[in-house]
Amino acid sequence: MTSVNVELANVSCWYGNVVAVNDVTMTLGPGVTGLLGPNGAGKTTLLHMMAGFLAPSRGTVQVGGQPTWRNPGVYRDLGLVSEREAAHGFLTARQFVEASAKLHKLPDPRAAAARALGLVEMTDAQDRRIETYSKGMRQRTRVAAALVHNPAVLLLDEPFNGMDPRQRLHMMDMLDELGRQGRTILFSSHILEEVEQVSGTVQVIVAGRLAASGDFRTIRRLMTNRPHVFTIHSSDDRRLAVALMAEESVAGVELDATGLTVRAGDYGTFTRALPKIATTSGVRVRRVLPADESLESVFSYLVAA
Ligand SMILES: Nc1ncnc2c1ncn2[C@@H]1O[C@H](COP(=O)(O)OP(=O)(O)OP(=O)(O)O)[C@@H](O)[C@H]1O
Repeated sequence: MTSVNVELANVSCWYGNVVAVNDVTMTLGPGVTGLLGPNGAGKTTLLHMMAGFLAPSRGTVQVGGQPTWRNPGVYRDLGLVSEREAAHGFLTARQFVEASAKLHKLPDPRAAAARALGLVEMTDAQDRRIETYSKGMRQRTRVAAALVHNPAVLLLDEPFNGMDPRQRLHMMDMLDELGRQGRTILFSSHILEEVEQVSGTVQVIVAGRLAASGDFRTIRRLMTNRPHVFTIHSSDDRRLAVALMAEESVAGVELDATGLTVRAGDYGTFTRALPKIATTSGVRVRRVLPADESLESVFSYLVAA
């Protein structure tokens, strides 16, 4: 498959007073890229601009060197799986995907649908009605509809939403395989672990801005090498507090009725040091809870960095 890049140059998009995307520049190439960001970060807006549904307010969005806005020629290279489920339950997967093939005016809709359904491993179930499918099968059917014209670029908005772990794994393998075939695959997610398991490259978007990008390990490092707050329960909180004060990676210790709160300057160093300190001071640690682990707080740290 000929590879096709998606290129965004200084792209902004606003709705009235709301700035949804703010000066984003990125290039996506073949393979799987994860677009990670909290709800409302601007992921859907970005995907819709890439797919040509929405004009950028500023900047350019190009697929294969061509602008996507008002340029139907480019849509041959593009497939979009939107966030919300929309397929008539009374149709079979085959009918649904064939309808998509006809919309694309493909010369042989039947053959194209069969090929796309094969790609997502839905051949066996293709003649059953969609309403009888599991969430994962429905999602794969929608992916088949988006792939029916064999595009080099596939965009998926929160494709793992509502799936159970097994369905998720199946979908992840599938995206991986599609990426290996030379397609440029971009999927959005607000869950760090989803992105970790699938993608080679991660683009982190927060409040409309590109906050970080790189391979997953780089992003993980950025997220863990930041100050962390832990709540610790132990057999002797006071004694542990005293011992922790001497530890270099500890920035602050607070003792109250609910237990011990520790501010650590560095996640890795602290979590490695804690068991040793506890053992040396003869204290048994019962529980260590991250006090500030919401994804939003991690993201806001990344933006501030
Ligand atoms: N049609 C619209 N009119 C006004 N504001 C909008 C519109 N669509 C999106 N927004 C706002 O733009 C910002 C980005 O929204 P967007 O849907 O792109 O984010 P997202 O990262 O996809 O979030 P989610 O995962 O919740 O869909 C949000 O503040 C949202 O409220």
